[in-house]
Amino acid sequence: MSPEASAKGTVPFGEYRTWYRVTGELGAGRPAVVAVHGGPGSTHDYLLPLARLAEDGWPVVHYDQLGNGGSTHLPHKEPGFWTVELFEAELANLIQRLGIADDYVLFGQSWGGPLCARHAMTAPPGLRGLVVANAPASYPLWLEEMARLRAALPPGVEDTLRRHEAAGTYDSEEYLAAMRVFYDRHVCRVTPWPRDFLSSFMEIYNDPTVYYAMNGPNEFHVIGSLKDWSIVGDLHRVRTPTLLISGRHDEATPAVVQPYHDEIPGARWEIFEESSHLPHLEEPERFRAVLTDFLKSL
Ligand SMILES: N=C(O)[C@@H]1CCCN1
Repeated sequence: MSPEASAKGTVPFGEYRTWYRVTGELGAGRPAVVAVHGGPGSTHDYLLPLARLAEDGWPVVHYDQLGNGGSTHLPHKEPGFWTVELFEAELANLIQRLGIADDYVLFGQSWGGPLCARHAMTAPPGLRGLVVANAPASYPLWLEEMARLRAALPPGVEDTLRRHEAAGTYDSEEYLAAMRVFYDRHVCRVTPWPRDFLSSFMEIYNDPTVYYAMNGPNEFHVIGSLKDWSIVGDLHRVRTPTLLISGRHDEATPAVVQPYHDEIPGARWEIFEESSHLPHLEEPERFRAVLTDFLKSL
């Protein structure tokens, strides 16, 4: 079980609200670790195990990005409303509003990885460290790797996926069953799925506004506004001590993560051999040791 929150609430973000929770005590000596979830359009729930860092003195901030979870939902917004810049502004706003701008670390998982990298490129003086976990740097490269992983699925699965994608029948039982084959291999190898992951998974589809607008119906069929987006070639601007994390069986394959290692000076990369997209849930003890070791090095 993750430790109880020491505070919960929302901060104003323009006319909207961003929901957050804090575990531990902000400003008590160690930098706050801000957990930035993926999707976009997911929620903080599947990252809740990071709250245990507070037991070792690092306060942890979780938040739900605009459009889902405890933050303002906007199901009637045009797809073009949901932009990278919007979520960059929301993250900067949260950091300022919580009073942690002088001393914080970012932990960005999946989509949260490039979002945090973009934040780090602005060289905020209080950013002490950056963790980019299971993250794309280029969506075109992501899609190349998705094609390769799909082709390696058991016989018939890829054909089923293609047939329903051509028909747009993403909610058919047959498509969902084929999708689950991919997810059990490359998203979460723990079965049954941990409760925290299931919570975020269900939240995505309870309000798929953001996920569908920017990503698409699932992890491997990315047809949303991010499908051509890339920060490859800009990552050299990250000058923050950086830890890269990915799983050997991760949908964020080594090829997907490689640009971060190539471009961010001194970036350290840990690959979790028994994990896919969620090492913090698939190898929790090793994950905690690797992350704590990095935080202590800052
Ligand atoms: N869940 C996520 O954030 C991933 C990133 C690339 C496709 N979806």
